[in-house]
Amino acid sequence: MSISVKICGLKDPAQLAAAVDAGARYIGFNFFPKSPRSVTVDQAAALMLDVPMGVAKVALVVNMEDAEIDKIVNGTTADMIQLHGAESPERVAEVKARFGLPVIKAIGIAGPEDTAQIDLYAGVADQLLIDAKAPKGADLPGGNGVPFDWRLVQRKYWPCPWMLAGGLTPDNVAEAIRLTGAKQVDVSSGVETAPGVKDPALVKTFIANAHTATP
Ligand SMILES: O=C(O)c1ccccc1N[C@@H]1O[C@H](COP(=O)(O)O)[C@@H](O)[C@H]1O
Repeated sequence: MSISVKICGLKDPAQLAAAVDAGARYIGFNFFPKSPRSVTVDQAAALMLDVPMGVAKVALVVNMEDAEIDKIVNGTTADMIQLHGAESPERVAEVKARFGLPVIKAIGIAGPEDTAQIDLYAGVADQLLIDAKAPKGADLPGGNGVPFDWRLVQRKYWPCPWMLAGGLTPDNVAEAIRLTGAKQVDVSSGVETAPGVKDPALVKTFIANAHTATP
């Protein structure tokens, strides 16, 4: 079975087409206003029209209140919600129940002490996104292009699907998959030429390298 790839933070139709044509399984739309990859509800709704069936449209939000999530869920055709802030397991369960969409919970890892967090969410989220913890002082809680020590999640089992993220690039994705056993990977800045500007060639190479990697 080939590795599933999520390309996150797409902002224009050409970037989106490049990701879809190259075989992305998930497309992430970023609703964190401070991010250089952020889109409005209307922009995301228009972009989502170009996403074919079988490719999941993921709405990325950070510590967002229900009223704002409601605007995204009702104003777009998002299939999944990615919680990328400090949402508690209880909040994950609440978002799932309230909006009726599967939830991906991002968990930041810097050292061995952080891996216990993964178990806390594994029973409540539909999927986990295991990412590098944001560096101290970073403006963004994700999308910083920083990897973590992949050995911390090497060959681990959790009772729900998970994606590996954080500093992945076309050059390191195969090694990350081989080392961790990840069946799904997620990338944002590693396929960009500048913050928020996806490069179709890098997107294509990233996906091709992930698809041919062996977990
Ligand atoms: O990409 C962003 O701007 C972002 C902002 C706020 C929360 C999460 C964000 N991105 C997520 O982080 C992963 C890893 O990013 P990177 O590959 O290290 O740049 C990305 O795929 C998004 O899911």
